Amino acid sequence: MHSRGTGDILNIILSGLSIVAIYKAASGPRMAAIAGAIGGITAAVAMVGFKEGLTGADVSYFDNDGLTPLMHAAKFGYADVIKALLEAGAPWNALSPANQSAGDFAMDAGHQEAFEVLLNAATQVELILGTIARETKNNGDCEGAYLDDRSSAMQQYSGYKASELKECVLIAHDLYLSRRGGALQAVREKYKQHKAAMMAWEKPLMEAHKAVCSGGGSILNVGFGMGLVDTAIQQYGPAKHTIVEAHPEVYERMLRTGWGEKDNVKIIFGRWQDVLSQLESYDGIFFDIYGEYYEDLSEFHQHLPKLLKAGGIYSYFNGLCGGNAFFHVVYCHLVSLEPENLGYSTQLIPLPVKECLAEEVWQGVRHKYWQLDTYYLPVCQSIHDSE
Ligand SMILES: C[S@@+](CC[C@H](N)C(=O)[O-])C[C@H]1O[C@@H](n2cnc3c(N)ncnc32)[C@H](O)[C@@H]1O
Repeated sequence: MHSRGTGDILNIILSGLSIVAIYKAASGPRMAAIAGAIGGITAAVAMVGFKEGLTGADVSYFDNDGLTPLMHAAKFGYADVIKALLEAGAPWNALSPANQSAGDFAMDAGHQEAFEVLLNAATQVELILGTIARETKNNGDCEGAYLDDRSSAMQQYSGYKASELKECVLIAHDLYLSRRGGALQAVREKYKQHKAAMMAWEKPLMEAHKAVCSGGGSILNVGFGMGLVDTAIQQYGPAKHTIVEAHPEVYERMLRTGWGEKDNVKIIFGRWQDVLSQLESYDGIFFDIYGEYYEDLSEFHQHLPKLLKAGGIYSYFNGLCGGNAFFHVVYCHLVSLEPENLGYSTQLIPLPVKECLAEEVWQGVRHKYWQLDTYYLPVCQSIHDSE
């Protein structure tokens, strides 16, 4: 099995100044908001206030330009002030009118320390929210209170654009329900919309995940969808190709289009969580069950040590929070923490997607879920294999 060594791309992306360079490559020319050096005076006043221990200030105050003290501090790279504001409860994920968070401002201006403080704070908050979500789910209330808790927790932290975050959660949750058999028409519509968009721009991305086949052997794909990644996997002629799919209509389409008759293909119909006992261990694994929700990934990652053979390669659809560059970085970081704790390193291979993302791609699609110019394809391997 070949590997790229421990100085992997994730480290390049998530530490050192290169985060700024890569982010810039990802986000392209930014809107005029950055030109707001004018905001410096407001920022300076806020900074002095904080440094002098001003009490009673509203840390989530939005000024006339729609910027918070945290955003101003991030723009100027005042890492200590950022820490103080965060400790005082300033929301890390508030958005400016141009949809930039404090982290975006820090990245744009190349303030590494400020960026890292924000990244760490955001990761902590999201880890806590993830734990709350899992606890609620484990307590059996996964259809009502879970969603309410999650979105109110998000609102508490974000204040702004909470409706968008809630929509993100709703879409994922509806799909979750549909997987569990409560197939609502609305859910199907959303899935259709997602499929339409996927055809237009995700195809080359999906196909690129065939990287999981590079070691040969037996391959597992969770989530057939349009069959893009499975078609690409078949081109490698794997010894064994197992596909787990939960949606009855998708399963029926698989059978109709001959997937059940391929010699090296084994289809397992059901939710991956319910069919774990039928799974073996594999040389390559790809996971994509509509990845807008990191708890799904997180849950799957717990099973990697059993499912992935020594020397195996694992990848997943890395689509979390693709509507905002800093949020995406936060989630790239968050998602890779769990495999890391289990002994896997993750490299993120940058793939340009700008060319595929013309405006017409989004026509008729309610939720423009990807706004970045680069997609980061994750390649996870055991740390022992990559040394
Ligand atoms: C976004 S699509 C996958 C797209 C696919 N990677 C491709 O190349 O076309 C997600 C698929 O995962 C399936 N799915 C959702 N939840 C699942 C679960 N818990 N277990 C197995 N499959 C699931 C959905 O029915 C859907 O077919």
